[in-house]
Amino acid sequence: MNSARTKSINKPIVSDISWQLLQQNDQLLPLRALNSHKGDHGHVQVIGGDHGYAGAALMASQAALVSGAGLVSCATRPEHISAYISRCPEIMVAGINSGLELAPFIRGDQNQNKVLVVGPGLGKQAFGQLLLQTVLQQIEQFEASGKAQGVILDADALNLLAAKPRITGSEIDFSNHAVIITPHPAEAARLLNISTAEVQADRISAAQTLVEKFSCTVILKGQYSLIAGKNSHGELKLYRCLDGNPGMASGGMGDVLSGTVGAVLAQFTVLGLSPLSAAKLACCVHSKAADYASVDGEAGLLATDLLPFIRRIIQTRLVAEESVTELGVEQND
Ligand SMILES: NC(=O)C1=CN([C@@H]2O[C@H](COP(=O)(O)OP(=O)(O)OC[C@H]3O[C@@H](n4cnc5c(N)ncnc54)[C@H](O)[C@@H]3O)[C@@H](O)[C@H]2O)[C@@H](O)CC1
Ligand SMILES: Nc1ncnc2c1ncn2[C@@H]1O[C@H](COP(=O)(O)OP(=O)(O)O)[C@@H](O)[C@H]1O
Repeated sequence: MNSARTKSINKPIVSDISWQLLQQNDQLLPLRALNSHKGDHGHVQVIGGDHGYAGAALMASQAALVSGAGLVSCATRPEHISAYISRCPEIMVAGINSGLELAPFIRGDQNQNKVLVVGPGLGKQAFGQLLLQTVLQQIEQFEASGKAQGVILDADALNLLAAKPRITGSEIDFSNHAVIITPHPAEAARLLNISTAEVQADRISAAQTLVEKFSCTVILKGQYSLIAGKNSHGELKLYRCLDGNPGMASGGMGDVLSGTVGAVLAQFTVLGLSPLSAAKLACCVHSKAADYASVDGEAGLLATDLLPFIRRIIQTRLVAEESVTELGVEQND
């Protein structure tokens, strides 16, 4: 009797969630105050895009914009600036080649509610290493001055962290910050020093271990992405996102997710909502947008195809299936 009881207490409860459920529970982005201005909706700063991976940081920046961030800036290789601006002039692009050049970019105006999205296309070379090191040092400085920094760590930021856990020379401690990591199974495996097969064999335990190891919120990507993290009472919570489809197995999908997570975290922080809630909403919106974007077929779905759908479904206003049909998404024939 007792052991059965203990077992049931220890077994993690995973709650199934979906965009539709969040919408029904009024957990999408709230409508804006009529007198709101861009400073009320957060500033997302994307850091990445080494040679060969320019698109990753661009897609993350575009996703942050359509997900409602008040301002989006991007620090990337100087060679990418004109391409970024011609594709999306709303992004404030800074050309940087080193950690030294990055430092003033992320320091900037401390009064803005900033979230850093670090990793899309960052690469694993010296460029990426120095940029990540600068970001982590900034987090340490913020902590010393009693401030919390919002950060999304994705892609190569995670690979670098796995390879060099003491990249700043001291232990990484995210417990006083709002950090969300977004590993795919191979990145999770590197962070946990196990194989990708082991992660996939017990995704719940992998997500849980990542939460404990890095004191952060985790989105473990893949079919039925898992969202894991501590709620405001310090209790571990696990959610499984039921949205999404195999069309999402194409390059750049994770980069779009990281931008959406950054924008939602920035806006939720202003509202006093937790990183865990931000991760849930961003993950479901991203996957549901992919479902809408793939009604004509999964193969050939592009990461940027999600952008207009993310924008349409992220806010509280009820977007009933019929109104999406009116927008020409669903076809009856
Ligand atoms: N257009 C661009 O600029 C793009 C840049 N990208 C960047 O490329 C860099 C390298 O990222 P990658 O993710 O390609 O490299 P990784 O080496 O981290 O991961 C690729 C491998 O991970 C494994 N994997 C991924 N998802 C899996 C799943 N759900 N189940 C099991 N195994 C899985 C697969 O073996 C896959 O070949 C990152 O900085 C990323 O941001 C990519 O996002 C692709 C698009
Ligand atoms: N079969 C699938 N079903 C549902 N979602 C998927 C599937 N395959 C990939 N995804 C989603 O697509 C995204 C892929 O991210 P990632 O692997 O980081 O891609 P990239 O590195 O190319 O940007 C994640 O959000 C993941 O959950």
